[in-house]
Amino acid sequence: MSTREKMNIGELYTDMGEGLPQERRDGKERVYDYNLTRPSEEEKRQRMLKDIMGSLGENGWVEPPLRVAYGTHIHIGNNFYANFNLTVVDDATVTIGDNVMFAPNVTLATAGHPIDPEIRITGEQFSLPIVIEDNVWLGMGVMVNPGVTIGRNSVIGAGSVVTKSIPADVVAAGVPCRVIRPITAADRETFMK
Ligand SMILES: CC(=O)SCCNC(=O)CCNC(=O)[C@H](O)C(C)(C)COP(=O)(O)OP(=O)(O)OC[C@H]1O[C@@H](n2cnc3c(N)ncnc32)[C@H](O)[C@@H]1OP(=O)(O)O
Repeated sequence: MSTREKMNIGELYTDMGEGLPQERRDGKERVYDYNLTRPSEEEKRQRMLKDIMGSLGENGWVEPPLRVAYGTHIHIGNNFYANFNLTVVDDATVTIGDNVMFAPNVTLATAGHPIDPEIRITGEQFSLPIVIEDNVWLGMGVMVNPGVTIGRNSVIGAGSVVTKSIPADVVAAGVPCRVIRPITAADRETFMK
């Protein structure tokens, strides 16, 4: 099995072969340039973002600064907005749907290191994909662990550490993140009186 295959299924691997160091360096070079753009260079940033991400739909907007491990392993749908300081450790694939919104200081990390110290010091790591489904909003400072899926329409409260997958259509928050309540018609009525 190739390292690239192992990177998406939680098997141990080292990331020093198969062109991975160069891919990481290229990604970081692109992000370095992105983060040096002036606020007024909106169109330039749109073009640069398409080069940074593995794929990006229409109307993607990411406030600098942005940090990525590769960038190329991130796939984003239409109408994506991320506020300042988005960090994505995209060793495994990160898939973000349509109409997703991130507040400042969101971190998505697909990579982990073994708990056992003897295995950990060998430098081997594991990674699992992260999926953020359509219409999700992550509040400020949310951290998403490897292997997590956040279901369609759900809202994750500020400061949450999401260690397990969250279903669709709920508000969830806390450390560790737990479902607080479903999203209901009452949430619409609050603003549609
Ligand atoms: C692009 C951008 O997004 S920029 C804007 C950045 N803004 C943010 O990040 C704001 C994020 N908003 C939140 O975290 C909000 O608290 C929301 C959306 C989760 C609130 O949802 P609501 O359903 O209105 O929750 P409400 O305020 O009624 O609280 C319900 C319960 O959850 C708790 N709760 C709410 N938010 C959190 C949180 N982030 N962490 C832990 N507990 C929380 C409340 O304390 C309350 O508990 P209680 O019933 O024991 O009193």
